[in-house]
Amino acid sequence: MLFAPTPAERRARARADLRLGLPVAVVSGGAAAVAVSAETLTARRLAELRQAGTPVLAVSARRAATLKARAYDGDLARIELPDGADLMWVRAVADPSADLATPLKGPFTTRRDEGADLHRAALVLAKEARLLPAVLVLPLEGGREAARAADLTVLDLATDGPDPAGAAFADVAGARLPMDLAGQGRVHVFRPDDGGEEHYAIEVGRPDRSQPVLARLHSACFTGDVLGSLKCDCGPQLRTALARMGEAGAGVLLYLNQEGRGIGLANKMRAYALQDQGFDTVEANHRLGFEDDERDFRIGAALLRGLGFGQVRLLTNNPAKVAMMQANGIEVVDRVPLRAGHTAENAAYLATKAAKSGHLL
Ligand SMILES: Nc1nc2c(ncn2[C@@H]2O[C@H](COP(=O)(O)OP(=O)(O)OP(=O)(O)O)[C@@H](O)[C@H]2O)c(=O)[nH]1
Ligand SMILES: [Zn+2]
Repeated sequence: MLFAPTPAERRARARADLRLGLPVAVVSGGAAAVAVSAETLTARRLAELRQAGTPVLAVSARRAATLKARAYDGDLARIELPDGADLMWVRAVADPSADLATPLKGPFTTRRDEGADLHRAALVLAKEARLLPAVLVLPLEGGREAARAADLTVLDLATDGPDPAGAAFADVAGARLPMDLAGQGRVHVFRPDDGGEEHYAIEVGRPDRSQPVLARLHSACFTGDVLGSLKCDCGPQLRTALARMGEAGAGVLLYLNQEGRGIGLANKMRAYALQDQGFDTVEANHRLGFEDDERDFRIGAALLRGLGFGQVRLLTNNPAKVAMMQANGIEVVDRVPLRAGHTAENAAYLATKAAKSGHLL
């Protein structure tokens, strides 16, 4: 049909809908359900869901483990809403950062019958929208037609899943930039074709594409890069990388908008609230329902390729990054350690990353 959105465009719409608190319809064969993010749920939507049937709260297996709820569906659990469960109950189950203020109301009963595919798809979408991985799901009487009549975005699992090849990026704008630490450079803004985040590449000097280039894949850290947080080493790593490239006369720094290892700033602040309660960086992610690292490293490789780089000397302490670049077509001829900004405040954080995430100190 003329003007019909593509699958990637439908997913982008669905992410925006979830962030607004709008229900999204998810269909697969003859099965259909509406999904609403627990985080953006309003009392009105909850009342509508209850009026239309009996929703369940789908959470990731990570969150279920903290809640001591049995995850019969492997990577997720479908929690039944008890009678009288209100907005506060849903929020408290979804968001652990206020656990101390609102003690959890277990025990939880979880569904063990077949059929968690629609729930799983809705949780993936919530993560893509940088929302907490917790979604209210209600079977939709009337299926696709009812969803269209209510003007809901419809995602069909047969056609509208995440693109296995990842997004394609266009270099939409670039300009010269003189920099304090790196000298003359050029900033490029890359825009994906799937409505996701834009990412930036900073070319330092005039790197020779036929030689391995000094490269850094830096993941956005608002608190470290901008505010000078002492909780992590991101800010000093960013500045040290730029300075090294300036000294070398050439380099490429990718500034990837994958804040908080891909969970977004709001969720990272929830993780920080948990860290203030004594949980380490990995435990905090798990309690929120996320994996240790939710970043998509294919993006960095795609941008390097787009800029014409095939071989890099990668500034990193993370062996997983090296492996992901190699797996995605970028040859890492050398890993260049990037040790900067170790302080008393971040010593425990860095030790946890070394012990649990394989980072080299
Ligand atoms: N979720 C979460 N993200 C964090 C935390 N501290 C820093 N980050 C994010 O972690 C990302 C940087 O990842 P790091 O683990 O420091 O390092 P790396 O990129 O894996 O490896 P290097 O190349 O050695 O820097 C940035 O996106 C930060 O915003 C935290 O406690 N929780
Ligand atoms: Zn940081």
